[in-house]
Amino acid sequence: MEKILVVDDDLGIQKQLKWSFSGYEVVFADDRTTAITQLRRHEPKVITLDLGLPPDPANATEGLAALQEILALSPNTKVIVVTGNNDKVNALKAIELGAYDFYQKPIDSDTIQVLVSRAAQLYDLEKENRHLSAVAPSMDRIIGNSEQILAVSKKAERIAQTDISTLLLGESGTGKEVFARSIHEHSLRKNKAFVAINCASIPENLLESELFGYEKGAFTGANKTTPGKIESAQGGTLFLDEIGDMPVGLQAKMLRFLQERVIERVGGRTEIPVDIRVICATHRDLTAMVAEETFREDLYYRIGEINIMIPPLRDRGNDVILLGKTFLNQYNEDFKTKVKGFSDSAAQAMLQHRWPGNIRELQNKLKSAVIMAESAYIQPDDLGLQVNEEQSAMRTLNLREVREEAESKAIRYAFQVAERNMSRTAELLGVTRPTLYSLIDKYHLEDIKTGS
Ligand SMILES: Nc1ncnc2c1ncn2[C@@H]1O[C@H](COP(=O)(O)OP(=O)(O)OP(=O)(O)O)[C@@H](O)[C@H]1O
Repeated sequence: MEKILVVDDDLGIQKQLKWSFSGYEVVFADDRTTAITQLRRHEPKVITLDLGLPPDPANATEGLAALQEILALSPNTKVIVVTGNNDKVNALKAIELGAYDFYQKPIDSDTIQVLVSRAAQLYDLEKENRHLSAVAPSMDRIIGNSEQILAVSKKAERIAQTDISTLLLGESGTGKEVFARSIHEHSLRKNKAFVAINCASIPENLLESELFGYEKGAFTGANKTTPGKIESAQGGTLFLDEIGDMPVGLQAKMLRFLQERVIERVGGRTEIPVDIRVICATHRDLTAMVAEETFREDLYYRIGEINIMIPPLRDRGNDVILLGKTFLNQYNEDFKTKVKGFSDSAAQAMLQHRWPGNIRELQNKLKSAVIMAESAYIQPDDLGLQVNEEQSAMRTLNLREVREEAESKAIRYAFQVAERNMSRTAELLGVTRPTLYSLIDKYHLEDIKTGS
């Protein structure tokens, strides 16, 4: 249950507020020192603070001092100050000091309930935003905090500063283009163009002129000289998506461009020097294609001086929930809907699903779920998914393994829901913090241990 701290020395008001906030766990403090102790112990989202506190209940000095101390310790807490009737001056002073809102006595239960629930919602929203922007702060487009995604982000970040030609591998929809853009944005070429071309979506006979450009009169319909995508990426980055679909005939011309860093337009005779970083991507198995001779071996080595394997979504643990929440917020805005989140069983189903279409599939399922959802929380049905209670048990050998797997999963899930707050994770799981820490050790949950 969410906690609220009521700081007031009037027992009558304490009772009234406890009754008003029946949906919350209400903790009390009757002076500044106790307020700070309670704040440290319970970390409430919202505090109601009477400005008239002992030893000087007739003035607001002690209350304002308490407000400052609270905000210095916990700047994100929403503090609603409660002032005497007509004490607007101190109410405004409190707002200036950072209070979320003020409320004048006598207290009306309905109004203060609305104030508190709005403050709690705002707290949650702000927390989510902070969390999202804290995740992978360097490769900021890439949402995810699983060990797997952090490892590839780190690799991508390291190579971003170099001009090494990079091959991004991974299933469809895993975010290869997102990675390519991130690498560009973290490179010295970031102020120049990022030009993407999908080799699979352009008919073979057009791909050459699309890439290399053409001279006037090179073929019927070539009415004026037109530079290609390569030239338009001059100084910047060229992203060749689905490079595995490049026709063999064109591969030789690509190789020359990559080796000599010059191009010739179709129908042209002049060599045009180009200074470009090249990033390629494919979901195909290029080594197998090399063996079958449908992809040139020399080109394979030229485009992949370094290979980065983007992991499929099913191997990214709780990232699916994190990504899901991000897209949910975005779709709520796009479709003017008010879906609040995922039911426990929907989250469970998302963690179990194999996601063959990866993040693109997640986006599609969520889009329709947001539109179709009948309750505030998305259910497995809305996503077209089912929870398989036996799934984890079936995959394991014995009871001990089942228990360990279930416990590790529950810990990771609670950690995600608790937004990486250990006290809250322990609270959600109904164990003490020391027990939680020993479980984390026992199951080697290194990512949680390091807070990533
Ligand atoms: N880590 C991520 N964080 C946020 N959004 C992501 C992430 N990865 C992918 N996306 C989003 O998922 C969708 C698919 O990503 P993208 O097009 O980069 O995949 P891809 O691997 O290049 O797919 P394909 O191989 O089919 O071209 C895009 O809308 C992208 O914005």
